[in-house]
Amino acid sequence: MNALSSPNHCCSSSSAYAAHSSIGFHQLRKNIPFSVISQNKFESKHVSFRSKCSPLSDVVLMQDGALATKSVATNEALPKKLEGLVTVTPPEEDKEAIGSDAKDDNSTVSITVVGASGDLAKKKIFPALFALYYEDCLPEHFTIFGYARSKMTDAELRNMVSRTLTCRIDKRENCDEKMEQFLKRCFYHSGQYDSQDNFMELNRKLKEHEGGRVSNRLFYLSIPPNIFVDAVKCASLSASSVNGWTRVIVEKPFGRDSESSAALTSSLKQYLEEEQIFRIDHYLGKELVENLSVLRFSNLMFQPLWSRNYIRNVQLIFSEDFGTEGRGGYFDHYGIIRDIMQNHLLQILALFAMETPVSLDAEDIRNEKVKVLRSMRPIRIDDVVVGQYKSHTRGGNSYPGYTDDKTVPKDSLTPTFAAAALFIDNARWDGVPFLMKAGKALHDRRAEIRVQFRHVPGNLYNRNFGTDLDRATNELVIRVQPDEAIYIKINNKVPGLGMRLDSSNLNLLYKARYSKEIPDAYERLLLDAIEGERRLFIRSDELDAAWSLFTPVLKELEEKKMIPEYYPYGSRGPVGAHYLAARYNVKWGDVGVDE
Ligand SMILES: NC(=O)C1=CN([C@@H]2O[C@H](COP(=O)(O)OP(=O)(O)OC[C@H]3O[C@@H](n4cnc5c(N)ncnc54)[C@H](OP(=O)(O)O)[C@@H]3O)[C@@H](O)[C@H]2O)C=CC1
Ligand SMILES: O=C1O[C@H](COP(=O)(O)O)[C@@H](O)[C@H](O)[C@H]1O
Repeated sequence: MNALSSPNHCCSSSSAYAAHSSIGFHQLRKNIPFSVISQNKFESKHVSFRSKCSPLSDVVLMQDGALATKSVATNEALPKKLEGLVTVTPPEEDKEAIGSDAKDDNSTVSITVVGASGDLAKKKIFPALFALYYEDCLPEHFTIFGYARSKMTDAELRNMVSRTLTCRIDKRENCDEKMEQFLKRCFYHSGQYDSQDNFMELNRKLKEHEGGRVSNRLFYLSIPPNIFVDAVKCASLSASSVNGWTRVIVEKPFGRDSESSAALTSSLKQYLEEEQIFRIDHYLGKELVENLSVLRFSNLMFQPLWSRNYIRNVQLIFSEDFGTEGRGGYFDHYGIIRDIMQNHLLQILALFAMETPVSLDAEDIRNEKVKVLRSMRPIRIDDVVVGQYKSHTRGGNSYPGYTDDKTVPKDSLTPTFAAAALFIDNARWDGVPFLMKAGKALHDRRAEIRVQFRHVPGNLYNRNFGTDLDRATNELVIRVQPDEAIYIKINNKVPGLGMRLDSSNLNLLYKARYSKEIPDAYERLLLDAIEGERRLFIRSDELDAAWSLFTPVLKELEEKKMIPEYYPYGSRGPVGAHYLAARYNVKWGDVGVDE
C-alpha cells in the first residue's frame, strides 16, 4: 500500500453520492445554469460533478431530497422544468451519505507549487491560478503554497507573484481588487526537496490553513526532473492528505527514453497510485487541440473523409522564432525530438488519428490514443532529418547560434530542428504519411495541423489549375497558435464572365468569431487536476507507447553521431525537410503562397 491516502477519496465510496466533489455543491448553490445531454445511472463510475468551468458538466441535481442524475453538456440551456433545481442543496442525511468532502463548508483544496521560485511557476502556474480565481473557477476554500529552497517570506512571494500577474485578464474589471484577494491566499514555505522534515513543516502549515476541513491536496512539481522522485517521496510521506485526495502534477520531461521513463514511473509508483499522477502535456490544454475531437466527432461532414480514402497526408508543424536562450542547459540533454515531437506533436497525432472513443470519459479516450500509438510503424532513421541553428546577421542585428550559448558544449550535435515521416499501420491510415516538423530559431512562431486531401478524380477543372494539381487540393488547417483558427482551402470561381479558378479559405478565425479571450492551457489543466478530470493528462501506458516509438531512432541518431544540417537563425530550417517530404510526394503546407 502506498503512503498516500485514497487517490480519489471523493469517488471511492460505493455511495451514489460519492462521485461529487465539494466544488459541485459550491456551484450548485451558486445556481449555475446546466443543461441535459443524456441520462446517467448514478452508480456509474462516470458520474461525477464538474464545475461550470469544465468542458463536460455531468451534474447531479437534487430533487426533493432524492437524487436525480442528469449528464449535461455545456452549451445547452437548462430545460424549463429543471430550472431552480440546481439551487437545491442535499438534505443533511444525504450529506452524511456523500461524505463530508461534499459539503462545501467542510472541504478545502490546497495547491502547493513545488519549485515556486522558478521560471514556469512565475510564467505560467501562478498566472493560471489567478485567472481561475478571477473566473470564479476555484473552490470556495483554497490555499496556495509556494515551496522552494530560496528564502522568501509570504510577502516576498506575493510580490514576486504580483509581478507576473500581468496576465491576459489584467485589463479587466476589478482586477486589482481580485488580485489582492488572490494574493492573500498565497503563502510560502522554504525547504529542501529531499527533506521530510521540511515537508512536515509544510504539512503543519497546510493543516492550519485547512482549519479542520477535509483536506484535498494538489502538488505541482515545477522542478527539474532529477528531483521529482525526492519531492514526491517527501510530499507523500510527510504532507499528503489524511482524509481527502492527494494528487501530483508532474511536468515533462518524463524521462529521456523508454528505460528512464519506466524507471521514473516505477519510482513515482512507490509513493503514488497511477490515479494520483497527472502527467502534464500543456499542448493538450490548448483550445484548438481540445477542439480537435469536437471537430472530428460532432461534424458529420468530416467523418467520411477522415481516413486514407480521402486524406493524402497530415502535417504537424511546430516552429518558434526564438532559440533556446536561457534553457540551453536543459535543452542540450533532450533536443527537439524529445522536447516537442515525442510529446506535444505525438499527442496531437493520437487525437487526430484515434478511433471514436466509447465515450468522453478519460479512460475511453486514453484507450483509443494508446491503440493508435501502438499501431505506429517504427520510425526509420532515413525518415528523420535533424538540424541545428547557427548564428546569423540580418539587418544589422546578429543572432546567436545554438552552441554560442555558454551552457551548451561547443561540439554539441543536439538537434534544434527535426522533421520526420511517421506511419500508422492500421486500416484507417494505411500508407498515409504523417509528417512532423519542429524547430527553434525559425522564421516564425506557429503550431498547426495541416490535412491535405486527395486530388479530385477526373476533375473537370483540371486544365484551369495548370500543371500544379497540388494547388487545387483541399486542405484543412487547424492553427493552434498564434491567431487560433480552423480554415479550409476550397476552390471557387473568380467572379466575372470568364472561368478563372481561385483557391480561397473558409475561415473560422477565433478572434473574429469570439470576443472572449482564450484561456491559457495551464488554466484548463490545473482546473482539471483539481476536479480529478484525467482526460487531458498522459496515462503511463500512453507514455510507454510514445517512448517505444521514438527511443530506437533517438538511440540510432545518437550512436551514429548524426551531424545536424545547420540552418541560419531566423530561416525556414534545413532543406532536408523538403527532400523528406518530397519522398512521400508531399509539399509542406506552411511554405509558399498558400501558407
Ligand atoms: N520553463 C518552461 O517554459 C517549461 C518548463 N517545463 C518543465 O517544468 C519544470 C520547471 O521548469 P522551470 O521553472 O523552467 O525550472 P527552473 O530551472 O526554473 O527550476 C525551478 C526551481 O527548481 C529549483 N531548482 C533548479 N535547479 C535545481 C537543482 N539542480 N536542484 C534543486 N533544485 C533546483 C529552483 O528553486 P530553488 O533554488 O528556490 O529551490 C528553481 O527556481 C521542469 O521540469 C521543466 O522541464 C516544461 C515546459 C516548459
Ligand atoms: O514544452 C515546451 O513547450 C514550449 C512551447 O510551448 P508554447 O505553449 O509556448 O508553444 C517550448 O518553448 C519548450 O521548449 C518546450 O519545453
